[in-house]
Amino acid sequence: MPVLRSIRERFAVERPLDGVRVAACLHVTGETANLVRTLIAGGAETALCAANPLSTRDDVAAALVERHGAVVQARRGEGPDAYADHIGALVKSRPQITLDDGADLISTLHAVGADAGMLGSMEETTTGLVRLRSLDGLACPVLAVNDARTERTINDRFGTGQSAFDGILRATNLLLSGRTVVVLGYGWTGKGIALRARGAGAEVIVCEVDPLRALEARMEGFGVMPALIAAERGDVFITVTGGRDVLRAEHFERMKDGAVLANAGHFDVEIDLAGLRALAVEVRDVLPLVEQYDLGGDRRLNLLARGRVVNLAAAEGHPAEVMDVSFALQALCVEYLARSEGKLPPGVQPVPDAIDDEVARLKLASLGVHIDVLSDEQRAYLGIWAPDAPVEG
Ligand SMILES: NC(=O)c1ccc[n+]([C@@H]2O[C@H](COP(=O)([O-])OP(=O)(O)OC[C@H]3O[C@@H](n4cnc5c(N)ncnc54)[C@H](O)[C@@H]3O)[C@@H](O)[C@H]2O)c1
Repeated sequence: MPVLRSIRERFAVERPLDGVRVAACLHVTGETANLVRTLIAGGAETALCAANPLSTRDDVAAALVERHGAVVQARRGEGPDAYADHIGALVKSRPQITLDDGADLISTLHAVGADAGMLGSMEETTTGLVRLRSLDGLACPVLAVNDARTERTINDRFGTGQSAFDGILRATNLLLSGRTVVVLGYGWTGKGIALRARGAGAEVIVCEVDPLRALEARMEGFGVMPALIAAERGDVFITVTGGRDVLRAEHFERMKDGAVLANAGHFDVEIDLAGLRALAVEVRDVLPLVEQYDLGGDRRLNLLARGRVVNLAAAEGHPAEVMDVSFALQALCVEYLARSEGKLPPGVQPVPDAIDDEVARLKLASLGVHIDVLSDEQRAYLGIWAPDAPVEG
């Protein structure tokens, strides 16, 4: 994770987080450990609990405590009571800055009025931001890291674009070339999936409800049509809308024998599982992550990972390089909140462009890629304000 490492090296010298209490409710994995080490290098007192008990790596948790001095409240497979206790322990540590994956920590702080006086918080999921935007009277700023440009580009488009196929191919060992892949939802994530499918030699069909996104897909050269028509043509269907029942009985009834159904959206509601079960005369496991629904009349549909998010349920989620960029963004956001001295307004707000730009610059440097810079004349011509640029009379 070279981008995060470069930030850690700077933090160790500048110590921008000296004495700041930071609490994080994230996946307790090796990648998160690198983020925690970076915050500690910057001088933060850091406590961590697990946003998902199934992703917790106990060896990583132990190493963070023993070698790096973090407080870690997490155990793989812990139940809801232990989770509540662990969140409670982080709340008691009176954090000044929090990081969340699903908004549980900041929501609990808000419920007891402890968000007042905090320097701020950060949320890395769409679902968490939906929760926070509907909270009344949030008393501290919350940076929407989920919506940052670097996150959308690297995590959603390139990370999920690749890892969704990693899950599909591990589960099925299909040859994509020559097949028809139907992508339902052409948002940040769907765009990456469509791009990768085309790169693998598949014919790609996009189904959308947003006219501009549908137009964008058409102008990219993808087939665009209603899901009812695509249902008859597709070999592989991938839902990635954030909505529910995107594929349902009327679609299953039209699909070809052998069609594969996968979901890359957050929740396992995008494929109507109850509707699929109701149509089936028999359901059998044909591979460890493939359930075959026999609809009778020589038609069988193959559901991957029980409709759960396929890149996590059938593969290992994003590559570490993707998390490197995501956590670099979060480390710089913690620094921004620490340096803000509590002067930011409360409520959900975007990550400043300067942070996105800095993360992109560091990632380019880690790749050994150099780019041009505007001359003073070009900058003045374009009217971009910069502190050091000469002001034209
Ligand atoms: N698997 C992962 O690693 C991963 C990563 C990022 C996001 N996600 C999840 O993927 C989902 C989509 O995220 P996004 O950031 O791309 O969202 P987005 O809002 O950018 O895009 C979703 C698109 O789906 C379209 N849509 C909604 N309902 C539809 C329907 N019934 N039929 C066809 N199109 C429909 C919307 O018009 C929109 O263009 C969310 O659940 C998100 O949490 C998963």
